[in-house]
Amino acid sequence: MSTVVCAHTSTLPNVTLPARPEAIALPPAQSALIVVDMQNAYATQGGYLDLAGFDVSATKPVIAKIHQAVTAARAAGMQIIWFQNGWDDQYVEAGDAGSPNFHKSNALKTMRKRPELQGTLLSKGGWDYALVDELVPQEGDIVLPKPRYSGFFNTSLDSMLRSRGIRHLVFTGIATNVCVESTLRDGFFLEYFGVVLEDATYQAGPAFAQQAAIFNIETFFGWVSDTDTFCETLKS
Ligand SMILES: C/C(=C/NC(N)=O)C(=O)O
Repeated sequence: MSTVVCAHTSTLPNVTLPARPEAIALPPAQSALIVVDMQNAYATQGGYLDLAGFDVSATKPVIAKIHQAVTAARAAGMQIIWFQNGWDDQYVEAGDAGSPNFHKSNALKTMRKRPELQGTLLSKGGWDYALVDELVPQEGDIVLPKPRYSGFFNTSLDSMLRSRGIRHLVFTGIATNVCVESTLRDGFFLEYFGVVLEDATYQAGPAFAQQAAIFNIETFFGWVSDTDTFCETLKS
């Protein structure tokens, strides 16, 4: 089995993560663990996705896997970055009818359908916007709000990464087929090496959405591994 060795890592200690379609170099000092949108909105019953009709009943094991990955990454000295998706409580940042986001965001659509929810979904400062109780950022972590699906759009992610010399991104979070895949794809175009920990992600929609996102990442945009392999690799 071949390994992808990146030109900029060839002089660094050799940390290689077993992955599909092949192993990939993962030097901890040049890598970040990205936790995408582990908010009540996406992972807790009564949150936005649940209210919009998506099944979030199987997210508890994903939360546990993310906790495990974060703990291992932190011990290895890897930068942890937490995203929170959402907008101001007046939804100015969400865009008005001139924005596709206004028309496609299921959170905004759900609130238009159910006016009693107005102001609650993905609104900064509210329960729905907050990270789940089990996942708590620590000192040294970076917490970034983001207003659209991609974590690179209208955020300081790229400059935060470049100023730290980070070129390798390990992705966890929800939803695999929306914000995880969008951010990993944008990273690909910006020359970042993206790996997703499959069992530390969950889809919005049917199981085939997860399978399709993983297929796209493995085949076209990056690499796929799992949490135990990631933790074992960092430990060794
Ligand atoms: C459907 C959806 C996904 N968000 C995400 N964090 O992947 C949304 O925000 O509406």
